[in-house]
Amino acid sequence: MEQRISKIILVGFMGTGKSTVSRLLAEQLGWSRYDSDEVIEETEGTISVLFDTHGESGFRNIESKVLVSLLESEERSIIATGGGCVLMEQNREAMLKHGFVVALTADAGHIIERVKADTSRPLLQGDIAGNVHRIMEQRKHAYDFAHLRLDTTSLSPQDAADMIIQALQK
Ligand SMILES: Nc1ncnc2c1ncn2[C@@H]1O[C@H](COP(=O)(O)OP(=O)(O)O)[C@@H](O)[C@H]1O
Ligand SMILES: O=C(O)C1=C[C@@H](OP(=O)(O)O)[C@@H](O)[C@H](O)C1
Ligand SMILES: [Mg+2]
Repeated sequence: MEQRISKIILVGFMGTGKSTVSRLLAEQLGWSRYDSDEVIEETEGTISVLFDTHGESGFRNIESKVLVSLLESEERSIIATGGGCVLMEQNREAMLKHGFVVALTADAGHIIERVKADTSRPLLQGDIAGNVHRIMEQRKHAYDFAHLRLDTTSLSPQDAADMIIQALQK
């Protein structure tokens, strides 16, 4: 299967490991790697500032444009998305059209531990644990569209990358 696929797209809640695992996948496969958040911050400004100046809806419009441009490129690449890109149906459709979509999951406790020291996520600031639980509930079916789901709660990032590659080689 791996030969036919030109994009591997990682979706999942904040802290499930998309940015981290995408680097390992790209190294192992020798593919390019893009993180939509990084592209946004390189071209539009920090995510926190974008949320402050354009609101979440403005950020989502920017995010969708960046995601579609990454999906439509010719090269074989690993794309780490931001956790909320799945909220727009046009993004879900584009991801399914262009590649193999892997949803990373993890339990709330592990997510909280992984993200609590990182202040870069505007939606979590303040009551981090409360916000994680609230948004996870809102999005409990938002990642169901993916081709593959992988629970990273008890996996290292490398184990997760290895399991994704194994799944592609079946
Ligand atoms: N499987 C894992 N086990 C433990 N820590 C992880 C795992 N995956 C990622 N992390 C850590 O959790 C934090 C968030 O990871 P990141 O890749 O930024 O997640 P995402 O891009 O999904 O928000 C980072 O500090 C990262 O090192
Ligand atoms: O889930 C979300 O709405 C968001 C997830 C973040 O990316 P990560 O999932 O890589 O943390 C980033 O795009 C922004 O803070 C919004
Ligand atoms: Mg990320």
